[in-house]
Amino acid sequence: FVQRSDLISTRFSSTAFTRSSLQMQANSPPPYPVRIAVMGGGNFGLALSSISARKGFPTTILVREQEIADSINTNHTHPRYMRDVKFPPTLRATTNPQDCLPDATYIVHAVPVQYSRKFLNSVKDYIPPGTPVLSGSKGIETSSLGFMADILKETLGEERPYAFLSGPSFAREICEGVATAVVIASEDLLLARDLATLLSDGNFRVFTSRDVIGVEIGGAVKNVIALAAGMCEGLGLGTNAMSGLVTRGCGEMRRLGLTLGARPSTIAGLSGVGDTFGTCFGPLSRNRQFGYRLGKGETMEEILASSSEVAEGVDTSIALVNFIKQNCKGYRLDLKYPILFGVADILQGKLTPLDGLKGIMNMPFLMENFDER
Ligand SMILES: NC(=O)C1=CN([C@@H]2O[C@H](COP(=O)(O)OP(=O)(O)OC[C@H]3O[C@@H](n4cnc5c(N)ncnc54)[C@H](O)[C@@H]3O)[C@@H](O)[C@H]2O)C=CC1
Ligand SMILES: O=C(CO)COP(=O)(O)O
Repeated sequence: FVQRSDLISTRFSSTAFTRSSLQMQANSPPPYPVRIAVMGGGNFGLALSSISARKGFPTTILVREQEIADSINTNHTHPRYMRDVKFPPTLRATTNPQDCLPDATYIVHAVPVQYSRKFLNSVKDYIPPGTPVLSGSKGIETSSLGFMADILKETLGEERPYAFLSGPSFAREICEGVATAVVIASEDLLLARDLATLLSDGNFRVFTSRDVIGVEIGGAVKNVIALAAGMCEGLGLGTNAMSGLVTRGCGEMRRLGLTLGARPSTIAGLSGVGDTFGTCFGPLSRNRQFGYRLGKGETMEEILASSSEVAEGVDTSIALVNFIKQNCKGYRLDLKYPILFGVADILQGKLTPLDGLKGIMNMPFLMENFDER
């Protein structure tokens, strides 16, 4: 049995290493045995497990109900999510963490952010030290104001290698094999590259990055902008309003990102502006749909009561405003982040979507470029 780390050091220490050899390696299967375990049996866990199962890696998804595990194992369908999608027959499902976590080469995490800490504490004893974890969840925990990187380190340990996948990647399109491009960020670039090699195929392209905070900020903020975009649509506003809103929303993402040390190219990239476009303009977004219903006049309670899927932006919006107040210095932060603060006020019932729009249109006049003095 060859260890992943041994192979990595041999592969990447070679002085004869060239771009074309990297290209060759990027398309070959990894030269060590791989087993993937996916935690989180929602839409995105299903999508990520489909990618690795269709590449031929033994993949097991950990779900919470036996009925769901049975349906995936026997019919290759999920009884509630994407019911018309047939998952690869090689994808296995289990409700028992002991069946899939201890011997996994890589573990993928796709549990919604607000449930992640409790879930991770319940399975941490099954996860050996050193097993890398790739997270696909996007948002900020309301109780701690932490991103997934913080939650993972606090529950599964600081020393473990972590990576973060983000970008415009609707679960349904991934399952249908429609072309998708994402980024995987990790402080350990070799891990990001290994995961990119592992998951990429003709329809799923993974770019790599070291900018974990940049990728996580994009994933959290874009869902809040999508709520605003949905409201804009629900209020019956036009293309001018939508384009202005999304552009200014990306400006707020950039301002926050730069304050926290993110790279501008990450904010402009797949996990930032790219995912914002996908979520604000794509018909599949739950966050956009949630905002649309608010814009049409439904209440939070009505929408939550009739939703079976998670719109991460709702909790993240409140967390984000508290996070900004805690981490950003300055006077009148609400004027620096009017869309992010406005959405949080609407979700908390302090403003209607129409009031929020009026508030933004009547703001004091500002320069467009906040990095210009
Ligand atoms: N669905 C998508 O297209 C994409 C989702 N994501 C992210 O992936 C993460 C997971 O989202 P989805 O799979 O879409 O969610 P989902 O709404 O499809 O499924 C919810 C999941 O949460 C689990 N869950 C509910 N209550 C729980 C609890 N108390 N404890 C533990 N688990 C619980 C359910 O079993 C299910 O696995 C989110 O952070 C989302 O932003 C990222 C990219 C695309
Ligand atoms: O993150 C996503 C696509 O990249 C999914 O967005 P929604 O959670 O709004 O559906």
